[in-house]
Amino acid sequence: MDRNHALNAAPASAAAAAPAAVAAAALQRLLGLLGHGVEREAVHHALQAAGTPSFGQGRETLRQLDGALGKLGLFNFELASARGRTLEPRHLPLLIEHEGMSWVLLEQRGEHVVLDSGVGELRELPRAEIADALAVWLRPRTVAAAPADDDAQPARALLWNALRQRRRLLSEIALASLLTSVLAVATGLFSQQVYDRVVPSFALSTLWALVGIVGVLLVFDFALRVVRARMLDRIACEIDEEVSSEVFRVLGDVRLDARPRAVGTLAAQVGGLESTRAFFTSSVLFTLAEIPFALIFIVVIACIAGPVAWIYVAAAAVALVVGLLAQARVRRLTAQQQVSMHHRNGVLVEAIAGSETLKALGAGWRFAERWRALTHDISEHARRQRATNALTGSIAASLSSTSYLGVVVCGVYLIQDGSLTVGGLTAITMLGSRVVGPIAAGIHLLTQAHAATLALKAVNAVLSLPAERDPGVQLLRPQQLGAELRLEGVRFGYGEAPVPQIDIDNLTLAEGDRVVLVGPPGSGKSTLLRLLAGLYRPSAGRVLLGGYDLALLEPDALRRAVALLPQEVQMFRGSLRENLCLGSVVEDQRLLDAVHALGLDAMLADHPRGLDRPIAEGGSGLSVGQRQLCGVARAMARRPRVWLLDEPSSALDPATEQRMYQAIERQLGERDVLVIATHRPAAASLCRRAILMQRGRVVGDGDRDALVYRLRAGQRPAQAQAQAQAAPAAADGVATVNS
Ligand SMILES: Nc1ncnc2c1ncn2[C@@H]1O[C@H](COP(=O)(O)OP(=O)(O)OP(=O)(O)O)[C@@H](O)[C@H]1O
Repeated sequence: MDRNHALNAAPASAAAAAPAAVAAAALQRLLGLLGHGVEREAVHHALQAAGTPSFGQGRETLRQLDGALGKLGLFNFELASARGRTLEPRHLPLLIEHEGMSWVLLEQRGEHVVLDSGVGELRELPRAEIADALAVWLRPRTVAAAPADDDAQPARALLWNALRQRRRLLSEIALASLLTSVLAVATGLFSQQVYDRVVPSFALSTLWALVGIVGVLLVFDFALRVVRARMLDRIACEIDEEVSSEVFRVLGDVRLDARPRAVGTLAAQVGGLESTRAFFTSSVLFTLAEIPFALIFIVVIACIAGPVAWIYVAAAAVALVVGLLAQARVRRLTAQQQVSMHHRNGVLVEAIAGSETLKALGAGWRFAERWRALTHDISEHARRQRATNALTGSIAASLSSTSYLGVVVCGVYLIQDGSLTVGGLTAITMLGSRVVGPIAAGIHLLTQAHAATLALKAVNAVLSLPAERDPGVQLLRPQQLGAELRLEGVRFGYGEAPVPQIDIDNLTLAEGDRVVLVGPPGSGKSTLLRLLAGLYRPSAGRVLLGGYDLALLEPDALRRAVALLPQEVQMFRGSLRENLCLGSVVEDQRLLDAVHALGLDAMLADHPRGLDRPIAEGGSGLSVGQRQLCGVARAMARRPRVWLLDEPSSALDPATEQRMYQAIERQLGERDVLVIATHRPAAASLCRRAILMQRGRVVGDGDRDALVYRLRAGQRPAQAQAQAQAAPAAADGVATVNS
């Protein structure tokens, strides 16, 4: 049997299956080969949601696949496409189109290639057959260590990179701007010729010839301006899309513990990128190209009218000095204004988010007062800026008119001397009008550039926050990840906190552990859960999951294994279904099972659209208890190995709470780990072990009944701990405790 036949004799025929299923099979196979084991069903759903790759156009196919990977939570891939003929072995394995279907190109054997359908069908084909096929390969996104300068200015690097990539187009635009200035010289010379040659002899044919030439130049000038505006517009849109999605990605990657607490201020800082981008791609910027022309015009004027040019030199010098003085003032004002604007945005966000509390306490006036003060500050700075700008503008306009006056007067004397013609005088006044203007505009532009740079600095500050992935580190994605959690010498403190909020030398949560975490408010329960979920990184020590340091695990692998239900469940604008799936593709059945098990379906039956009922921004429209259940449903649908629940039932009635814990218990695998931070007795039915926290330390760890109920009886933690460990039932709970 020849090899080709043997390969083709595989059981299933890919061509017979539906394209979506085949694409899912191929993509799943490829992801498996790249070390990302994902369920076929999940890949199928992700492709359905993002669009099955049509392989029509490279860009569209990349977009679809990128969307699908995003839905699978795989953000650390970059995609690239090419035609089959240009493929190199380093690109393999990859996805390729063949007979209208998706295949994995496994390897190259001489002039042949081996394709895998992902459902067991292998084909060996001559390379020529895939020469025109579209291929897509996935490169792991390694976060390269940026050079020191770029590292300090990531936003600037981002913007410059985007501009650099389009430098050809931008230099063409600059050239177009130069040409429009050259055309201005031509119109100046036209008037000189008309006054000197046409008017004295009424040489109308010369006039029309000149009009013809200038007419063509004007049409050319118009076309240049239109094309310039369009090109700039295109660049602005492209950069906007590219830079803002990158900023959003980087922002999403910022470590939670490193994120500033002032959300509104943060949002305003990021928004600054928009104004920076707008400045760097605005047509005003190209007036800079006119500045050198101010000097060229002076030279042309000197050629036509000799010493008259000194008037413009003087005017340009005065405009320069006045502009620079004004600029220093405006810069100061802009910096102060920007700080106030960021704070005002913070006040706005805080006031809207906390409007219920503010209303209930009648404390709205406090925010209104802060808002008013900041608004006054901003408008005062803006007023002073406007006044300064208006003054420099008026000085520039006066300089222009004064120099015009001076030139006309001097011109008359020069005409009397016979060293200048009337036409020459007209030409130099026309050219002269373009000397002072560009210099004043250029200086104004410097002020705007300063504002843009300030905004960029603010974005830099945000983008420089530490990310989940350390630059240059290749994170791990183990095929098998155990559920055991271990803390070794862990210290963690928020921001500038003088003492660590978590201080645990040694704590192990073995596979199969069911733990209730108790302790007074502020004892560090929620912080510990966030550390266990890898959302916070300890300042010292390590947190290990299945033996792997969380800091070295790929975030998506970690999120798949560990589910954290925070105290406050956040819902987002979209449908209920989208909110329940959030961040991952979940089969409908799984979702329905979770919703049913929690009794959410009965609770939400009042809406005709069921799971597709719309959820408003911030989740308004659902009660706190319903949100809590949605949070639990999210976790259940994801089927994690480690469940970290922070007060999951604080807003539930006893019956619903009981039902929720039973649903969780049914779903928990034997070796899964469950940690519930709660004081509610119902949680105890699930847990055999209790951990007691105080001031960020574990002060008790052992059998649930022995520990918790002794504490209830009023014993001190140390005493309760000692007795709990002595209790026979403690054998159930692994007790590895620090002091
Ligand atoms: N974002 C934060 N920034 C600064 N300090 C914080 C932050 N969150 C919590 N803390 C502090 O960390 C300590 C532990 O807080 P944590 O929320 O972990 O306690 P907790 O035991 O979960 O409390 P509770 O039972 O009230 O939920 C507290 O002293 C708290 O003031």
